[in-house]
Amino acid sequence: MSGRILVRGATLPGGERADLLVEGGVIAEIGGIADAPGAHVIDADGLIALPGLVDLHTHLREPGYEQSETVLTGTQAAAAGGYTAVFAMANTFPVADTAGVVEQEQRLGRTAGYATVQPIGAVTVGLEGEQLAELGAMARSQANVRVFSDDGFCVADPQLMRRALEYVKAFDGVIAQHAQEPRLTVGAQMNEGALSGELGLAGWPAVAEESIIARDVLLAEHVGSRLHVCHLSTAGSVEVVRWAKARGIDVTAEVTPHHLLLTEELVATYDARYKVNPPLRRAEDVQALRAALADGTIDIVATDHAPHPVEAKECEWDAAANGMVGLESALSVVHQAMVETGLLDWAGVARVMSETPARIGRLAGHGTALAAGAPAEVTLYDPSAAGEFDVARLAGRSANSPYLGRRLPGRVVATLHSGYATVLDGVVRDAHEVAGLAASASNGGARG
Ligand SMILES: NC(=O)N[C@@H](CC(=O)O)C(=O)O
Repeated sequence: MSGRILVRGATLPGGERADLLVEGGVIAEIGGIADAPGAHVIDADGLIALPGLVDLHTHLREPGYEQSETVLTGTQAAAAGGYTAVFAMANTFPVADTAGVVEQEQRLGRTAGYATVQPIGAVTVGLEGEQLAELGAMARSQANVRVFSDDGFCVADPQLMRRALEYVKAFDGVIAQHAQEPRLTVGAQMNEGALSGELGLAGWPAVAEESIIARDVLLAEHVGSRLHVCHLSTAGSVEVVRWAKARGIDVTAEVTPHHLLLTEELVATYDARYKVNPPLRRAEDVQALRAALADGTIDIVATDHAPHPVEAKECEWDAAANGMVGLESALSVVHQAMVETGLLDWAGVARVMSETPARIGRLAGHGTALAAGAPAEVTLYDPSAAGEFDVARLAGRSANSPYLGRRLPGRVVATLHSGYATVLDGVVRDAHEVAGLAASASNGGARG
C-alpha cells in the first residue's frame, strides 16, 4: 500500500460528507477530492469519520501482568475499537512511579505502532498511599507525564491528596482520583442496596464515592488546582460534580461505557464478567450518568479497560477480580446508550471520546477536529452494522467482556494512526506490518 490514503465519501461528525486525503502523517486535504493518484482508497460511503478516539483510562498491564495484556495486545484492542491514543494506568508491576518505568511504557507503545501510549504516573510510591511519588521527575521525563493516578486505589489521605494537587500545578498536571473511601468499602462485592442484601454480598455504598469526590473538589478549590474524577458511577456523584462546576472549581469527570449501559441486576447471574470497580449501579444511576454526559457535567467517556485472565474471572464471585475489557466495544456502547437515545449526536461523541480526553490529558497531536493540516488520527465507523458482539471483535489478550452475546450497534471499519491504517475492513492489521509502518512514519515518511 502506498503512502497516501484517500477516504472517499465519509460523513463528518457535523453531518457533512467529505473525502479525506491522508499523506505524510496529516490530513492533507478535506472536501471534494477529484483524484489522488496512487492512493489506497477506502470507500467510506455510509461511514462516520471521527477524530481518532482517545482513552484517558486504560490498563495495559505491562510490565508485570503480561498474562492479562501487553502494550502490544492492549493497543491492538484500542485500534480495533477506533482508538488512536490511550493513557496507560500506573498499576503495573513495577508500578509506574518513576521516570524509567513511564519512559519504557511509552517506548513499547511507539515500537508496537498501534496507538500513542501516554503513560499515567502513580501519585504515591508503589500505589501505597503513603508517600508522594516522583511526580516532577515523571513530568520532566521524555514521557512528559501530565496525568497522575493511583487508580485501583484511592488517594485516601487528605493531606497527601492536597500535596499532590499542589505539586502538579507547577507543570499543569492533573490528579485523576479513583474515588473510593476504603473504610466504607472493606470487602465490598457489589453496589450496596436491596439487591446486595438479598444476594448476601457485601455492599459498596454510593456514599463511599460521593464523600471522596466532595472532599476532593473542596481540596482542589482550596489549592487552586485541577482535579479529574475517574469512573463516576452514582447519581449523587453527578450532583456533587455539578455543584463543584457551578462554583467554578476546576474539575473534570469521566464515565465508563459500562456504567452508561449495565445495571446491578446482572450480578444476580453470578457471572464475574459483571464484577467491576466501582460496581454496576441502579437504573436511576445510569439515567443520571447519561443525562450528565449529555449536559456536560460529565466531560468524557473513558473505558477503564481492565483485562483479566480466565482464571481470575471463571471462579466464585467473591474470589473473582474486578474489571472488564472495554476498548473494543466502547464506541458501540456509547452509540447505543447515548446516540440511539438521542442524548448525543456524533459531534458530541467526538467531543467526549476524543477532543476533551486529549485536552484533559494535555496530549498534543490527538483530539483535533478533522481538518486540512490536522494530524491523521481518524476513526471510520459504520453505524448501520448490527449484530451480536462476539469474541471475534476482541483483539486484546483477555476476553472478560460483559457484552459477549449482546446486541450492540455499529462497527469500527478502519482506524488511521500517524497517517497509516492500523485497522482496515474491520480487521486489525498484522503486528510486523504495523511496527514497520510506525518505524517509517517516525522517520518522516508514513507508508499506507
Ligand atoms: N476497574 C476495575 O474493576 N479494575 C481495575 C482497578 C480498579 O479500579 O479496581 C483493574 O486494574 O483491574
